Formats: sequence, C-alpha cells, structure tokens
Amino acid sequence: MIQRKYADEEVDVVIVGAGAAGGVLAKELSEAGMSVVVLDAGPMRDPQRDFASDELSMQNLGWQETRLVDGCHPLQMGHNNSGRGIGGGTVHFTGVFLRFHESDFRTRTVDGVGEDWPISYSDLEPYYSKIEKDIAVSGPNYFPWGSFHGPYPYPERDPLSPNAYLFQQGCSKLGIESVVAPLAILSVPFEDRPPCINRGFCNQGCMPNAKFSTLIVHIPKAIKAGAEVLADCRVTQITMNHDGRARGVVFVHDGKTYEQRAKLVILAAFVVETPRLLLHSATPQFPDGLANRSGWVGKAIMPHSSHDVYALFDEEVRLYKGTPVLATTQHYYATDRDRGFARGYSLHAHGARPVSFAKGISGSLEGPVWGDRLRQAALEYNYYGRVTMVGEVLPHEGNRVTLSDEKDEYGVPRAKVSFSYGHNDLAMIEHAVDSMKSILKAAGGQIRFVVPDTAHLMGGCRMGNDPETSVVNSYGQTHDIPNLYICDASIFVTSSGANPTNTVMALAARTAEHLINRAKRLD
Ligand SMILES: Cc1cc2nc3c(=O)[nH]c(=O)nc-3n(C[C@H](O)[C@H](O)[C@H](O)COP(=O)(O)OP(=O)(O)OC[C@H]3O[C@@H](n4cnc5c(N)ncnc54)[C@H](O)[C@@H]3O)c2cc1C
Repeated sequence: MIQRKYADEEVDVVIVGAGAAGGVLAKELSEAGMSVVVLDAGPMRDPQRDFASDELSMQNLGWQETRLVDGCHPLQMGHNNSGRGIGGGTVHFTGVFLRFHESDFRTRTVDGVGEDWPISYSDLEPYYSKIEKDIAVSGPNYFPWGSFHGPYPYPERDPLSPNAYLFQQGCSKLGIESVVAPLAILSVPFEDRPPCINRGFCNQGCMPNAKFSTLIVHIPKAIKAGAEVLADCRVTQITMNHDGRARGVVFVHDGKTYEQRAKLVILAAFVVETPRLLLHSATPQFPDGLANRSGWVGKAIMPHSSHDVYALFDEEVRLYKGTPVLATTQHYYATDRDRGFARGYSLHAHGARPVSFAKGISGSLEGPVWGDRLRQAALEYNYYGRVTMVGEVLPHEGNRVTLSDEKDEYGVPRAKVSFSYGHNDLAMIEHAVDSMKSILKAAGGQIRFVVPDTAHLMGGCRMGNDPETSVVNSYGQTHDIPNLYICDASIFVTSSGANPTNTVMALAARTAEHLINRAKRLD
C-alpha cells in the first residue's frame, strides 16, 4: 500500500514522468502553490547508495522494456535514449548543455526543409538563461556560434581530458574553432554540491552529485514545496470526463491500480511513452487516440545522427578519463549549400568507457570486429581517441511510434518505433565522418573505426499553430483537449544539430510560467 498525500483528491496538476521536463514543471508549479502529484514508472534512487562505478550494472538507468523497431535504420532503444526513474534521462545523460540557434526554429523558412516552430529563439531566450542559472551551467567565456555568446553562469571546466586536448589540437591545425563544452556539470561548488573531480562516470549516474539531474536538483525542491512525488508508479491510461476534458490518470503500483484525478494532466513521459499513452487511451469520442484529431500523434520522431570515429594514437589517451565530453565545435552547424545538404551538426570530443568502446567497435563499418581483432583493439584501448557527431535529422511523417499487437505486463500494447534516414541525413553523416577523420588525423591519430549510431530522441507530438498538422500549441496544450498538456522532448518540431535537454527544460519553464499566469487570471 502506498502512503498518499492526495489519495482520492482532485489535485491541480498531475505530471506523468519526472525527467528533464517533468522535474522543472514539478518544481515551478509546486513552488507557485499548486497541488502537484508526479508519477514516475521507475525508482527514486539515492546517488550514494544506488550508483555504482560500473558500466554494466548501471545499464538499469535506461528504459529497458521491449519496444519493437523497424524501418531501414531501426533504432537501438534502451540505455542510449530513454531514462527510467525519477530524474529520467538526466540521471545518465552526458551533461552537454547547448542552446538551439535562431535558424533551428525556422528551418522551412531559412532552408526550405523540415518545418518552422510556432516560437522563435527569442521566445525561449529568457528560459534558457533561467535554466542555465538555476543549475549553474559551466562554460566558456565566449561561445562563438549561435545567438548566445556567454559568459555562462560558471567558469569553464579545467583541466580537460587528453581526448579533448587532442581534439582541440586537431581542430586548431585545420583552422576549425573549438571550445570547452558548456556542461550541466559543476566547475566550482554550488548550493550543497561539489565540483566535478573527473571520475568519468557521468553516464552511470554521478555519485558525488557534481552533474545536474532533476533527481538531485528540481525534485527535492518540488517535494519541499509540497509536491507528492511517487516512484514506481506506472501510468497506463489517461481518463476522460464526458465533457471532453481529461479527468486524470490510471496508474499501477505494486500490482494495484489507482486513479489520480487532476484539473490539469501533463504528459512528460518522453518521445516513445507519451504518444503510446495517448494512442492507448482512445475513447469512443477520440477513437484514434487522445489529442490525435490531426493524426500526428507519434509521427515525425527524430534521433540525432551520432556516428563515432575512433583513431589510434602513439601516446596514451585513456578515453575513460574525465567528463566524457569536454570540447566541442559547431563549425559545421549552419547550412552551407556547397556541401550538398541542408542544416548541420556539432562535433564533440567524446570519451568511451571500455564496455561501450568494445560494443561500439564491434558494430563498426569496418566489421566484423570480433575474436582476435576485438581482443587486439581492447588491448590497445588506452591509445584510442574518439570524436562523435550530433547531426540534425529532418522530420519525416513515416518515422513514428505506433502501437503493436504485442501487449506488455500491464496489458498496454508495446510501442513500435519505425525509423529510416532520408537522403539529407545520410549526406550529412558522410560529411561529418570525413570532418571527424580529418580532425583526428590532424591530431596525429590513425583512423581505425567508424561506428554508426544515433543519440537522443525528439518529436512525436509536435507543436504548431495549425491543429490539422500538429498536436499541441507552443505551450504544450493539446489542440483537442484543453486541460491535457504535453511537455517533453516529444513536442519538438525539428531536431537541430545540438544536444536537446537545455531546450526541453527551457520549454518546460515557459509552460510552467504560462500555467502559473493562467491560474492567477482564473483566481
Ligand atoms: C546516454 C544519454 C546521454 C545523453 N546526453 C545528453 C547530453 O549530453 N545533452 C543533452 O542535452 N541531452 C542528452 N541526452 C538526452 C536527454 O536525456 C533527454 O533529452 C531528456 O532527458 C529528455 O527529457 P524528457 O523530459 O523529455 O524525458 P525524460 O528525461 O526521459 O523523462 C521521462 C520520464 O518519464 C517516465 N515515464 C515514461 N513513461 C511513463 C509512464 N507510463 N508512467 C510513469 N512514468 C513514465 C520515465 O521513467 C522517465 O523518468 C542523453 C540521453 C542519454 C540516454
């Protein structure tokens, strides 16, 4: 039996998912005096007790339930894209904290591809600043690309890892500007948290709490402000009233089923589970799923293309050392028509711990890398350097989440995730792989492996002004059901060439402010 504060009560807001967006919403709305219940399918972890310096055991931070995948380039689901538990993906994310550029919100107008967002960079600008300040982002004094040039709230990280130094050397030999990456990882103490000591286990959950996550920053503040945060509570359905408004959600804890009623229901369950819940919650009034009059629920999901290039150096690099990403360039971010594709990408010097190194190279384009070849590469692990791309993938209707015929233990159909790259995406990858090879060679490395990969996920419930071609408005309010909101990475319209979490959290802060102002007007 769970201890409940709001059992049988209708609260102001129920939030499904306590990740990047859900954490921000929980904090802001509860601090504004609203009664808030947050439900997350996974556990509430204690970093000191539950995070191990162990790559394999910490795979459990990812969403490991079966999803069916298809398409020409089926996505690898799991640890690499979805978190599970309070903090969501922020618990094991790498912490690279970038803003989108102005053109990212206007790709149709600027480049004739993708779609324009219903908001511009300037609409989000104050919320980027707020989030960066709230979590004390560290970064360079001057960031050369986009609209925001710094300084960041906290000084840039120092010292860098050997891999980051090599990357910066290679870039500088080629005349490519590079900087220390903006990071949601402390460079000096903040609140009650210590600065990073370069243990390098960011993707396994940061035991000393130097890396931000909503588990350690926003959720404790939300609880202090009165929010009820319930772990291990799996939401299986959104319930509806007869008047076409949402009534609440059904969730399962320890085999028992409960309903939480709320004036506002906010889905923040990420790119696969949010559309899955909407589609599964169909009613006679909404036979194709909730908020799906447009037919766009589940459509236009986008990963980032994220090929890695590994090179062998004469001196030791030790890719496990330090924060995985400490240097970056956005030299290739903006569209350059001469390259033969639209849009662009970021490049990061990116560490890799031994298991992910071995797993990565075993799937490299130079394959098959196994047996003696894999053993030899593993023996040389300390001499490898790596660069990774974060490439913009254009939205495509056919890349989507649907419900399969298979059901999970809760009786909910499993998600089917279909994905294929388009021509533009593939041309960009080819260009980025060449750039990464040039940088590593200029730094003195011999190119050994190119590993195809993707990172992050966005889209599936995109925002827009037109209810015929989008699911929510720019505040995340669904076009069809006025008290049902979506606020997570699924509302992205395009993917950009930058890591997405700063934008996820800035959008959540903007939605929270909108809801607080709306509540004040209704008072
Ligand atoms: C390995 C890795 C590295 C990354 N590195 C970076 C990086 O360096 N920089 C960056 O910007 N981004 C990075 N990301 C991406 C980042 O984690 C996501 O962009 C971000 O977490 C998305 O936020 P969200 O709120 O949309 O969803 P999430 O943070 O994933 O939160 C969703 C939450 O919903 C819960 N949930 C789902 N379904 C249900 C349900 N039915 N009932 C109850 N709860 C449910 C989940 O348990 C989860 O806690 C990385 C991701 C991974 C996996």
